Amino acid sequence: MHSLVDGQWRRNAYRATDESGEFQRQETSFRDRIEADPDAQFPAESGRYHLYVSWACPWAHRTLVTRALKGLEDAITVDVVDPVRRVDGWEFAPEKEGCTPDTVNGADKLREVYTAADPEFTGRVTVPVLWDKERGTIVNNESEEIMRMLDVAMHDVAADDVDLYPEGYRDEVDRIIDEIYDPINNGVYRAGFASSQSAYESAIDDLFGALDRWDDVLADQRYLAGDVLTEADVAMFTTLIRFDEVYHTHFKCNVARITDYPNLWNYLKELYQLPGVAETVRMDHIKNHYYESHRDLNPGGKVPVGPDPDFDASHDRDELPGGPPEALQR
Ligand SMILES: N[C@@H](CCC(=O)N[C@@H](CS)C(=O)NCC(=O)O)C(=O)O
Repeated sequence: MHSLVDGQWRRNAYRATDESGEFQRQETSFRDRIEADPDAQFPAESGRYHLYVSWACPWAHRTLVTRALKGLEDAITVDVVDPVRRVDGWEFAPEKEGCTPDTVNGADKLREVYTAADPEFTGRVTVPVLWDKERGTIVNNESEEIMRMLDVAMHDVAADDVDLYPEGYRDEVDRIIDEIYDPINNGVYRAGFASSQSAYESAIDDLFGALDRWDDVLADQRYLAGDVLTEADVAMFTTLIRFDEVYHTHFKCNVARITDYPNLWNYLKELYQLPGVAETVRMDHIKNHYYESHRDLNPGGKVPVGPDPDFDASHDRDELPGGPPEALQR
């Protein structure tokens, strides 16, 4: 895999799998925080922060869904990279549909944003990136932490009163985000990038075991943490929405589709139909990214035409107690 080493771009700088063929995701590196306190190093302010994302990336997608649900579109600007990642890593391709230039730093490649923050940076150049326009640096590039900052620290600058980390549910939300990461969110990658049969099968067992369990839970519970919508649902959503179109085929997660699970499928449609969420789902970028970037898995780069699930079809979730926050009931 390609990455920066002491500020220099190195191709094939590291292996993504260990000796047993298990996929190992490397830690992210910028871990500062926006805080609600006006005296903080990174205080919550409208217009000050910027997100670099790919529509394709499930981790970046978490930050876009949170931004949409909370009505942070005017407070936080966004630039979008080319969905196809090549030997130079993420690049800007403003001429492509759905992409933008780098409107903040004028970079051609996302790695220039990393070296602008730290000229000696060593590590992966990943999306999402949360950039502070005032200090001219990266605040954080870990999606779970960015999602939490947008949700909690930026709450007072958000247009909609939507709390995705409500008091009384916080431990449960943290527990679930943690619990679904390994088998589900990262599980699809563990299956797709496994370089041995045993590593692949172990990822598949974990993945479908967890999906079976959550399908049962969602039979009589509206959302993952109970009757309220939380960050845990955002974390689950960005994996489920890619599942049938990409992971099922490209990562060989083909024991079942999400549309085969009655409760997960209806739950997914409900989340997709919440105000602002569908606009964050660019399936063209999602499919082009995976099928064209990972040429080791898909040498011809052909993008499958199907199965095109109907995320707008009606769902049955209103039969269960609870529901979205009032600000989203429109
Ligand atoms: N832990 C990070 C992971 C982000 C991540 O791995 N993003 C992928 C895209 S889906 C990426 O940018 N990969 C580029 C690379 O690894 O070189 C997060 O959740 O923010």
